[in-house]
Amino acid sequence: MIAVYGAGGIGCYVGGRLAATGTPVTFVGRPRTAAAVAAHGLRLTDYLGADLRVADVPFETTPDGADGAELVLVTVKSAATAQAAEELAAVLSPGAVVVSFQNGVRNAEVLRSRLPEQVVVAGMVPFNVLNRGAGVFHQGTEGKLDVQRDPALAPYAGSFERAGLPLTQHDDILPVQWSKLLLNLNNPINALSDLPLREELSQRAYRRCLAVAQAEALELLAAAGIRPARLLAVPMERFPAVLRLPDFLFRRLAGKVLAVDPLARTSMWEDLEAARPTEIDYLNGEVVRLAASLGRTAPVNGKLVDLIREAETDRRSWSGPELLRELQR
Ligand SMILES: NC(=O)C1=CN([C@@H]2O[C@H](COP(=O)(O)OP(=O)(O)OC[C@H]3O[C@@H](n4cnc5c(N)ncnc54)[C@H](OP(=O)(O)O)[C@@H]3O)[C@@H](O)[C@H]2O)C=CC1
Ligand SMILES: CC(C)(CO)C(=O)C(=O)O
Repeated sequence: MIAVYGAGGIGCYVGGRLAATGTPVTFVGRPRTAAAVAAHGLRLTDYLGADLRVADVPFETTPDGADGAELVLVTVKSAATAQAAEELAAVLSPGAVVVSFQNGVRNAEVLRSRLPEQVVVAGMVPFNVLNRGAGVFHQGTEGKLDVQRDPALAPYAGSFERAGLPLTQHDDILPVQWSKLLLNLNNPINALSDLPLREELSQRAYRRCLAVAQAEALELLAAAGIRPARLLAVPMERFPAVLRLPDFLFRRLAGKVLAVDPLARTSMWEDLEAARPTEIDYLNGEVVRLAASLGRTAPVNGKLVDLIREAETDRRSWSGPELLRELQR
């Protein structure tokens, strides 16, 4: 049996895709999600017009839901990883395989430290999922699933393949995770803009905010000897220059970036909207930590951390020029 641990946006979507093609999946999550799924079933839609309904979804709201699972997909937000690991340690058998499908670069490490008898594998989800309520989860951008290469995943590869979410296995997932983190530096900018991703990224001033945050991170990564993996057509090192292009040139050269679903927003926007703590410490905060480890500072990413901290208690929306001024002060 496969268990999804932390069944929210990513967990319900990925687990739902597996369940829809006949793989036994148990979802472990919160009563509010359980209630929505019990009332409406699970419905999975995507940017290409797919519309899947999954009936009879086993949804548990206590850790024993993962009891006996051979494979666990961890999809809680980063701040909840340590707690999830403690709970899983109490119910999983030795040798169970645990995959972190979370953003950030240190969740697998946190899981591994508390699950020494299990096989913990780092993964990455490149696409966006929006929880639209009433059991509907919408994939808004393209992509499959990335994981660290590990023989323990072999028995499950076929299930992911059948679900239409094949696992791309990497010899070293860390450069892939850092590249995803570079993209996630946009999460606070998107959340502060209060706009869908497409609208936000259509505006040069917001893109310039992301460019300065990425340029800062790229310099630090180079100093630390970490070479981010190429995830899209353009190498990560060239992203800031592309983001700074005037709107008409950006549309012409990077139009694919704007081909995202008009509904898509970042998970950080969803957190602010639901008044939940965000993952800012594990995204832009990770850049600040990297800088400190090199005896340097990361003022732009540090400022984004501060602005999100403020927004967690006192929310307001920022125009692009206003945010850019704030980041360049
Ligand atoms: N949404 C997206 O588009 C994308 C998200 N990601 C990453 O995937 C990860 C998951 O994100 P997302 O799915 O959006 O997050 P969600 O908040 O939608 O889902 C996580 C769910 O897990 C629940 N949860 C937390 N702790 C536990 C626990 N101990 N036991 C059971 N349930 C628990 C949460 O409840 P509660 O809120 O009450 O804590 C929440 O319902 C994050 O790292 C995110 O950055 C990656 C790519 C895209
Ligand atoms: C896919 C992406 C970059 C944007 O939705 C994301 O990872 C998130 O929202 O956290």
